[in-house]
Amino acid sequence: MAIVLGANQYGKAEVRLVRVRRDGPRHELRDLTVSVALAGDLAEVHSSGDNAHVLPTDSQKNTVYAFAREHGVGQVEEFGLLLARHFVRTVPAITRARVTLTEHGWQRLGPHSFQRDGTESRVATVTVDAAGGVDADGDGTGSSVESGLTGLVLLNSTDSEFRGYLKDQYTTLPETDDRILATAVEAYWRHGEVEPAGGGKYWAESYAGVRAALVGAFVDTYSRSLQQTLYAMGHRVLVERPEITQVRLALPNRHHLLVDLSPFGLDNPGEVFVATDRPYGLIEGTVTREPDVAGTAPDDDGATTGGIG
Ligand SMILES: O=c1[nH]c(=O)c2[nH]c(=O)[nH]c2[nH]1
Repeated sequence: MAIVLGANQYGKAEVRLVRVRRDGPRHELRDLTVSVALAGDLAEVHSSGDNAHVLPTDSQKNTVYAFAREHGVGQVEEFGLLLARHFVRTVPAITRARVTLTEHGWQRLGPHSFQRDGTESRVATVTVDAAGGVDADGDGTGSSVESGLTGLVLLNSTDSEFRGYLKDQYTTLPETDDRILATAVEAYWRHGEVEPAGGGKYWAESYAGVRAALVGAFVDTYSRSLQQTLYAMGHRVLVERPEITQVRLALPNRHHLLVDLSPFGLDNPGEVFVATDRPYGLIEGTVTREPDVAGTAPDDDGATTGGIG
């Protein structure tokens, strides 16, 4: 019985493309995951290993980025047609190209600030310790409420730099005075009281207020590092929300790397990025109120940096 190769295709899957249009101070952001699958006369590469008909998947990926710069992204259907037609027209062995595109939605927060759609969760951890009493009025020692949120994905398409850092013999990272800053905020904060006046209204208003402070500080801060942005976010919460005693933040640095398009004769003035998911920098810190020292006035607002925990 003869053994034959059946249906086959190949291509680069999940090319993470972020395209920023910077025509003026108001940036436009597009975020796509693009997969390419090519099929045609590909018997030889499978049977003998002859690669003559194979356009490398790496070239396919480069085409996605170069086309994003040259033609813009347009509607996903348009960008898909542009790419698929290109591969069928220019690669002799290829008779079918399938391009699958997923667009990730972002809401505008400001001229160059955005929030990713539909990834956010509100969380709470409540601890009641018998030593403090378990009844409504027993909110003494041992009981605590920690409110929080996860998956709040924020992005500034400018007003972020990273330079002046320590360099050793293993440092290759180029300094930048204009980069994308993006993170998925994980934040947890503690309340001064477990049984606040207002009940449900208190929890709802406090949550909305803390969230607004976190987002506002991210949007407003000209960032020299994600560490600086983290502190600004925690600091804003403690300044604006007197009911909160401490904020713990974990901010993954969702790196967006500028694609080098010079091999294709294209410039890239901060417009076409590859969004990488790992590895990533993880910046963590707690911002807390300094314990009051009897007889001394609090400083500007009582906020200071705390330990990681
Ligand atoms: O904001 C940043 N903080 C870092 O500590 C760091 N390290 C790095 O490689 N990139 C960045 N960005």
